[in-house]
Formats: sequence, C-alpha cells, structure tokens
Amino acid sequence: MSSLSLTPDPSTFFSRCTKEPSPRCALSTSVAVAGSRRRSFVALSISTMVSLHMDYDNTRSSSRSQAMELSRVLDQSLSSSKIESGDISVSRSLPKPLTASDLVEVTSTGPRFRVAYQGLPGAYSESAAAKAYPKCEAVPCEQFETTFEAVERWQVDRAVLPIENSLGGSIHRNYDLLIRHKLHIVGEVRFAVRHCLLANRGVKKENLRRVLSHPQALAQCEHTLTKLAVVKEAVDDTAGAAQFVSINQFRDTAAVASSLASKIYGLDILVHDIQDDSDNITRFLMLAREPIIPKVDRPFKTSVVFSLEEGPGVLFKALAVFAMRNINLTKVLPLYFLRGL
Ligand SMILES: O=C(O)C(=O)Cc1ccccc1
Repeated sequence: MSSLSLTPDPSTFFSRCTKEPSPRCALSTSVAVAGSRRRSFVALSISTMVSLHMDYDNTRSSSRSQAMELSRVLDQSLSSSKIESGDISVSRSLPKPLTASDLVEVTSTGPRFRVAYQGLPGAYSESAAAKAYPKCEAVPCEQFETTFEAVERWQVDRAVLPIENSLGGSIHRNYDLLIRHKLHIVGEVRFAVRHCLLANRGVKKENLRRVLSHPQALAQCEHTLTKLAVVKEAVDDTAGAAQFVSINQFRDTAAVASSLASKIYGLDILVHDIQDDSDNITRFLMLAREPIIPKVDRPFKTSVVFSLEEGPGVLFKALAVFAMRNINLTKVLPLYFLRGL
C-alpha cells in the first residue's frame, strides 16, 4: 500500500497519482482510506470538478498497435440462443459471458471498441457500458474479476463497473477489486436504474413465492418485495435472474431486472418501476490500462487510496492537507475490509 505523504505541495500528490501509477493509486478519479493492524486505509474522492472525461479515442490507437487477432475469443464467446415463453418468441444472438478460462493470451484488435461488463446481456451494466461508450461492443463477463482481467490481458479496451448506488451505497467488493488490480479510472457514468418485476407469461403477482435478482436490485426494491411477501434470493446479476426464470419456466418465481431483459428472455413485465426511490442512480466507473493525465483545461475528479499509521488525529491531519488547499472532497470512504492486506 503506497501511503500519502503529507507534503505541503499538492502538485506532488497529484503527480504521484498520475506519473507513477501504482495499483493503490489506480483510483485516479476519487479518494479512499482503509486499515491493517497498525495502519488505516482511506479512500477519498477529490472534486475540483463536476464531470469526468472519456477520451477512449486516444488510447485506442495504442491498444491497436499492440493488438493481435481476437477472432478466436470472439468465436468462443458468441453463441446463439432462442428463448420461448408462451406465444412470445425472442431470438437474439447472445454473446456468451467470458469466464476466467477464456482469458487466454490474445489481445483486442477488432474494429470495434470492446467494453467488458459483469453479467448477461440485458444487465444494467451492459446499458451503462453503452452509455459510456455509445458505439462499443459490450462484452459480458461472468464475474467482476473477469472484467478486470479482460482489460489487463488486452482482450477488451475498457471495463465498466458499478461502484455506488444512491440507495444501496458503495459497493465495497468492487473497491477491493480496484485496489487489487492495476487498472485506472478514466471516467464515470451515472445510470438511472428502473427495475421491473418479470415473470413467465400467464403468471400473476398472487402466484409468486420467490423473487430472484442481484443483491443491490433486491435491496433497492425492498418495499415492493416486502408487500409481495416473497422469498428473496440473490444471484450474480439481474439479467441472469431473468434468464433463469425463463429457462426453467417457473410459475411461482419472478425476477427483478430491466425491461430490456424482459424482451431478451421473453418474460412479461408484471410491474414497472418497482424501485423504492424513483431517483435510483447507480454510478459506474470506466476502467482502462492507462491513466488519464489531468490537465487544466477542464475539471477532473481524482480518487486516491492511501494508508495511515495508527495514531491520534491521523485522518484529521491527512484531510487537512486538502482542506488547507481548498480542495473539495466528494467522498471519504474508510476501507476496513483491507485490514488483512
Ligand atoms: O445485475 C445487473 O444488472 C448489474 O448490472 C448490477 C446492478 C444491479 C443493480 C443495480 C445496478 C447494477
């Protein structure tokens, strides 16, 4: 863990994060603090900024120059699927999610900019990837870890990762992945998540005994699901829940997922907008192999993770470095889960 020295010159701080990127400085768009036996680690989001930039065109050429043939991975990861439900028949060529074993040493060379996300087609992360990089080819991955590895091994150009929700708060597991991997935050995108209750054709709300979804989605629909008096079961992603309900033709089980997932997996929408808060925003990070070098032409947000020796007022002193320079912190997150590092 690189620690932040309390230097009087804030430019030193920024240069450490941009010119000498380390895995711990990889959070190059927000600040974080967490703890080992004798140290505490903290994540902070510094905001002299409002928005983040998304300059994938610049780095694209460098990834291309080193790129090799990717068609083997594409062939492996594309599969055709047809799902039928009642008289609804949805046919779409769905990419098969990458697993860790697909991550052989090939690099991304395709004509399209490839963006990894966790989940199946129809997951919110897929929509966030499309919002972040409108013309991209979104590449589904089974696990969050696989999205990181796909970028690190040049199989894709970027990864998009949910990090924080307006209702559910920070997704700590994904902070952990940011710290363990060597990717850099190069942008962020906010996506309004609108959950639907999906079931097979003919199934009514009264028939439901069980609802499947991603834990965040279940948490965000707590009130509606409590009223339905169903058993909630967590699965890896919302679209995976929809696919599972469809494939098994369940009559007593629904999924919480997107309206897009209802179309892809041939499910009916029993209820629209079941999230407890109508303003349900999830913040996704855009991750790349190379950091952005902040300039002065527009606002930037910087994220840093650092550790502090245990002692009275250490966090106060660290935060004073920013306060004294009028640097706005948008978020301070103690990363207690890093104690074991
Ligand atoms: O499971 C999904 O579809 C995801 O992309 C993760 C997620 C779940 C709930 C809200 C936002 C993102």
